[in-house]
Amino acid sequence: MKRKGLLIVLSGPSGVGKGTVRKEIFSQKNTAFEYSISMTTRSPREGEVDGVDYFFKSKEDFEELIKQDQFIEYAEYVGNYYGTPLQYVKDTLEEGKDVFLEIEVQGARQVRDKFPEGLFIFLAPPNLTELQSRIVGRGTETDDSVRNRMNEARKELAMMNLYDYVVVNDQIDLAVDKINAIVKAEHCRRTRVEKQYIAMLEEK
Ligand SMILES: Nc1nc2c(ncn2[C@@H]2O[C@H](COP(=O)(O)OP(=O)(O)O)[C@@H](O)[C@H]2O)c(=O)[nH]1
Ligand SMILES: Nc1ncnc2c1ncn2[C@@H]1O[C@H](COP(=O)(O)OP(=O)(O)O)[C@@H](O)[C@H]1O
Repeated sequence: MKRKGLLIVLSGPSGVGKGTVRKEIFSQKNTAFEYSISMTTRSPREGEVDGVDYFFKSKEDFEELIKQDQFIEYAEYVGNYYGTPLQYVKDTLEEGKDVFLEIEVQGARQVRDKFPEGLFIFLAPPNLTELQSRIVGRGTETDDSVRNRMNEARKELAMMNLYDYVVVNDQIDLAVDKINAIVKAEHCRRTRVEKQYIAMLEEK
């Protein structure tokens, strides 16, 4: 039987660096993961390409896809929908390839319910002061929105123990190395468990 791929979910509070770390992982030549491109109703930013950064959808189209059960998870985030297409992820895992999702925490929770065998990694800030300066430094938020995101972040940080691993995003390249090492170790662990099980069956 062909081995299914591993579903890798990277999540964490807004501004912690999820997008930055994900882009760094996918800029590496030897990355063996398939990135699942999300759908969103937010408008494309300058330089973003439909089908590369996101599949950009109207609110009506997105709601139709929700009705048709075409998402593994979706969430409303700062006034827009974001969702992970189910079929692409299922097919790619069936082909034995690892799929990488970079999503916010409400979505990660829904994925955990549907794919409990996934690998869930929480990206954490070195501390709250640094998180705030990253959100402010990005220059995309108003003062109110920074306050909102910091309040949300406190609640989200309290949920990190629901994840398999926590990686502190202190330096980008170190965070990337840790994520790659975790995936490698997890593959080895799963292979070992399977081998032990097969050996046990053969002994009987
Ligand atoms: N639940 C969920 N969140 C997503 C998905 N795709 C992206 N996100 C998250 O949505 C948030 C907003 O993304 P974006 O609008 O690109 O802005 P960013 O804050 O610059 O990353 C980020 O936390 C992403 O991780 C998805 O398919 N599902
Ligand atoms: N390890 C890091 N050290 C310093 N700044 C970082 C680090 N990782 C990300 N950043 C910066 O923090 C800001 C938020 O990162 P971003 O990837 O947009 O976060 P998220 O996708 O989690 O909302 C960006 O300005 C980014 O350049």
